[in-house]
Amino acid sequence: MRYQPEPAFSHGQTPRTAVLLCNLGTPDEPTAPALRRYLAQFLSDTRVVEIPAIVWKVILHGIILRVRPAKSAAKYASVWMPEGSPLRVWTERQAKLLGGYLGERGHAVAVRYAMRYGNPGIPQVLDELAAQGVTRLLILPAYPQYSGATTASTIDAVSQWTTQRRNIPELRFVNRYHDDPGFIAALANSVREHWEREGRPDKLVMSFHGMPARTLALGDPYHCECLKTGRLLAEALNLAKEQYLVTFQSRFGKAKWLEPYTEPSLKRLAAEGVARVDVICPGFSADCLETLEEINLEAREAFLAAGGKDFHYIPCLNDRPDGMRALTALAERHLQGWPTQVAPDAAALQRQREAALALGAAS
Ligand SMILES: C=CC1=C(C)c2cc3[nH]c(cc4nc(cc5[nH]c(cc1n2)c(C)c5CCC(=O)O)C(CCC(=O)O)=C4C)c(C)c3C=C
Ligand SMILES: [Fe+2]
Ligand SMILES: [Fe+2]
Repeated sequence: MRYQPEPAFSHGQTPRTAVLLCNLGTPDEPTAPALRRYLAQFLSDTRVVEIPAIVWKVILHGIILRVRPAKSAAKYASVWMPEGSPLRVWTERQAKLLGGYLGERGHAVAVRYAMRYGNPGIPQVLDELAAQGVTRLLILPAYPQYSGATTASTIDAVSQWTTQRRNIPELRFVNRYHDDPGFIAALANSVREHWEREGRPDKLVMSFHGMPARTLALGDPYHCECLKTGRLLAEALNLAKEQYLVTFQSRFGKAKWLEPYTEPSLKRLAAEGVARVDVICPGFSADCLETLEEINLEAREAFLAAGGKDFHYIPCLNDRPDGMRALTALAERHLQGWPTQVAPDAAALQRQREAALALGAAS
């Protein structure tokens, strides 16, 4: 049973400070109509697809939204949890735990989660927080590495919301935590625990979500931050260069994406006689379609079909206590200077004062 901390709000007051954990979003159901709604919103974001709008509109509505929803729905159905889409289940649980851990450390903050695409949407949750009287807001995108498609798009959504408001809360953003020591240590712990149970692989593959290759030349720091996470994780595990490999998955469309690609790399490793690979996805804070289906089902099958003998998937940090404590410390650092510390309990102070007076009277 996991430790379950509870938020400790001061004297039943609504906190004036909130942390909003923002993740990518996911369909409401594993069905073609729900996928069509979700993909239409996701793939209309000009941060995600950076090609001329008129051309893209034709391709998106003429081809992609006719074909992809049914195919993607079947994939989602294969990993759907009883409580819903894995990404939403984990993100919701992380927000709850983050509220508890911050409360335990004496911070009176409301913690909520929101999705960039789908539900609950960022504007909706921001409206609710503002209606509750929140005046200071820390936006924590659930992406360790910064990219234009993810982190910047989250910032866009929040900024867009502020244009509709007169009285804007104070805002802070966490742009990245790809090299945060607590984050790296939690990843390393999860690998070590796996190896203690299952023995070690011939190769540890660290698979990150891909991006179009041109975004690197355009100055997106994503590629460098993925490589740094990979290097730091390898250092924490004392791995030599030939013991691990950083790859990029989830290529979308015909253009060149960041290389090496995950699945072809796994096939090549199998062909070269690498018997066992362990795959971890340190670019995802929670398990989702891209890890559970694309890696743990599809990539596994590809590796084994190419002659590999043993494939292990090491889950994302999800609700691991070490990962949650790292996220808590990260939020705490970004909350500094805001008056979030719970005020001393007035009734308890009065009791102490009376006890002190009674002692004084007795002496
Ligand atoms: C972790 C960082 C992510 C980056 C960077 C990213 C870039 C990116 N993604 C697409 C297209 C798709 N991604 C899809 C799913 C998906 N992507 C991420 C994260 C990043 N994407 C997550 C966490 C997920 C899973 C969501 C879930 O519900 O579990 C999908 C949808 C699934 C499908 O139909 O296959 C698409 C499409 C692009 C084009 C892009 C960069 C330009
Ligand atoms: Fe994606
Ligand atoms: Fe995918």
